[in-house]
Amino acid sequence: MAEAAETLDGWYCLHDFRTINWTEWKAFSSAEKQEAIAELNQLFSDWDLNHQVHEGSYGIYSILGQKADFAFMLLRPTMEELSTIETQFNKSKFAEITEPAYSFVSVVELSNYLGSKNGDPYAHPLVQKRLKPTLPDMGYFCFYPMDKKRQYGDNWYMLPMEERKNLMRSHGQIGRSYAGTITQIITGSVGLDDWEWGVTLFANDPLQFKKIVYEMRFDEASARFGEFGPFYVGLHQSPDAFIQSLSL
Ligand code: VOV
Repeated sequence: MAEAAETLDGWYCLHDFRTINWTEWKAFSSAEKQEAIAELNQLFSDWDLNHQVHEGSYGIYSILGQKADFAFMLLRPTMEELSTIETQFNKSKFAEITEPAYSFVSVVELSNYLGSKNGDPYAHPLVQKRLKPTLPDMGYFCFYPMDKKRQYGDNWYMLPMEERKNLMRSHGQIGRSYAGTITQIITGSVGLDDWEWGVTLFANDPLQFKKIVYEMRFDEASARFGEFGPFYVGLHQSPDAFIQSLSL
C-alpha cells in the first residue's frame, strides 16, 4: 500500500452558491424589501465582526454566467458554526427569493508533501495563518472542485510517496511563479463532499485564472491526474455593494 500523505487541517469551509428569483424580489412590497435588507445587513455585520476578530472569515461574490447569481464563502473553526450560519440565512426574508445553485463543504488543508519533518507543524505561525486564512480583498474569485485520478495505470493513490512529492514540488514551483498575482486556498473534501478538493483562487486580474489553470494543465500533477468539476467565476463584493445591487 502506498503511504498516505498527512494533512494539516484548519477552518471548515462552506461555499454556498445561489440564484436570485428577480420576479419574486420585484414583487416584494417595499416593507418586505426593507425587512429583507435589514436582516441581510445584520447577518453581514455579524460575519464582519467575526472576520475582524479572526474567528472566521467570509467573502461575498457576484457570479458571472447562469450557474449562479452570487456566492458566499464562509470559514469557521467548526461545522456547527457553519450550520448555524446556513440556517440563519435560510430563515431570512431574502433567502425566500433565492434558490440553491451549488454548494461545497470542505476544510482548509495543507499536506506534508513539501513540509519539513521537524517539530509540530501546527506550531508554525505561517502554517496557522494558512490554515485559518483571512479571505483576501482581491477583485475576483474562481472556484472549482477537483479529484486526482484513480484509474488503472493512472492512479494517484497508488503512486509511491516519493513520486507524489516530486509531482507536487513541480506543481508548487508553477504555483509560486504566480506569487502576488494569485492567492489560492486548497480545501480538502474527501468524505465531506462529492469531490476530493475545492480550489479557490483570488486575483485582481481575472485573466490570471485562465493563465494559471492553463499552465498547470501541462504539468504532470494536473495533466495526468487532475479531474475537474464545474468552474465558477465572479467579482468580490462588499456587503454594501451586494445590497446596493438588489436595487439596481
Ligand atoms: C498560487 C498558486 C498555487 C501554489 C503556490 C500552490 C502550491 C501548492 C503546494 C506547495 C502544494 C503541496 C503542499 C500543500 O500545501 O498541500 C499544493 C497542493 C495542492 N494544490 Fe496547489 N498551488 C497553487 C495553485 C493551485 C491550483 C490552481 C490548483 C488546481 C489544479 C489545476 O490544474 O487547476 C491546485 C491544486 C492543488 C491540490 C488539489 C493540492 C493538494 C494535492 C494533494 O494531493 O494533497 N493548486 N499546492
